[in-house]
Amino acid sequence: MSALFEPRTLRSLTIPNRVWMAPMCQYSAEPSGPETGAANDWHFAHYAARATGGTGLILLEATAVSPEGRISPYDLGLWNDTQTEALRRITRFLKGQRTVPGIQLAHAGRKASTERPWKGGAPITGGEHGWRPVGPSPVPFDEGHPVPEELTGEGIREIVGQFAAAARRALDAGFEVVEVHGAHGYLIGEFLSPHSNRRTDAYGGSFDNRVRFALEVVDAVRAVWPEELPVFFRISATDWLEEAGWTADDTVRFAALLKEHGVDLLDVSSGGNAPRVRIPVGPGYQVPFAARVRTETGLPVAAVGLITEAEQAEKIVANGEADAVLLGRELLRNPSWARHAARELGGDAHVPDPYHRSV
Ligand SMILES: Cc1cc2nc3c(=O)[nH]c(=O)nc-3n(C[C@H](O)[C@H](O)[C@H](O)COP(=O)(O)O)c2cc1C
Repeated sequence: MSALFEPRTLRSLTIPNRVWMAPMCQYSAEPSGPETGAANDWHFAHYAARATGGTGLILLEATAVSPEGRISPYDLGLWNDTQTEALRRITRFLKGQRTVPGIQLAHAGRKASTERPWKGGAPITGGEHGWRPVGPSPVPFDEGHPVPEELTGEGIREIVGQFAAAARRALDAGFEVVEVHGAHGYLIGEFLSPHSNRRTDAYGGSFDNRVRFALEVVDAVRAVWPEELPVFFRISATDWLEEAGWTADDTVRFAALLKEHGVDLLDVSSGGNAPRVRIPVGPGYQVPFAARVRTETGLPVAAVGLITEAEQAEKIVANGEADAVLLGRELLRNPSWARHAARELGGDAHVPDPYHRSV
């Protein structure tokens, strides 16, 4: 019996297996005009393929809560009715395959307004599609990046409201899981880390002050999200900095707070808040961070990062290191990874498997 293909229930939602798709930006929406930030045929085909591949839960890519919160002008957004309607088509299809539709809500903070990765990913500082990013402090991400505008208290409250509004729209569009993007050096992660948060008001300085914005977002999202459906939070477990960064100890302490605030699962990633840091990348290199949170806080976790093999994924779940695995690039390579793994492990991928046709 495969642990990877056991269903997992969070609140009242049952997810058919533990092979989940990590949020991955497609940078494929219109950058301007009436369809700005709206999912299109590309997004439909992309997510539909991973659903027919037997993936238990699909977390749609970082979806911006405001135009200024987009990483690139080509990101998905969820601040208007056109965007809400466009997503409905995807959630309907996913549910038809018994794949749970989830969405990651994000604000890119000081890392907003950049070129798409395959165009170099450089900051766009002006012109038709560029804008000035905001952040907790006027500290640029890296050389060549603009100095972000320091958010005022009013600006912070406005963004908290935008997260709540986007969560309401996500529910309306048919999503059953919402994930708050607190990782990778985007706005929420910028507030968490002393590396990027140099504020001296109630949102900076002490640990309690630096987590305040994240908890306000979580509270606002939880308040509009139904009791019976789960809320996830994605964290960078560490900045991978020697000093003055967010650490794995901070993550464990914060996870306990997130649990009290109604978060149902921590999605444990790492890095992204400081450029050019050395990260010991290798198979499953972030799994120990997830396992530690699960052991020390009892909060369910998902592990992510170079999980590519069926046996490897099976062990992570069977050993209790994580409640589920999130696959990123491997699902870009092979949309039917879950179906193939089910066959290998003797599990049920809950979708038809035409590959089994005899020839
Ligand atoms: C093309 C691409 C886009 C990504 N976009 C996002 C994103 O929108 N939100 C996020 O939290 N992580 C994003 N990530 C990180 C992935 O979710 C994942 O954590 C990372 O790729 C490591 O997992 P993997 O080794 O299975 O690919 C992205 C990664 C890739 C490759």
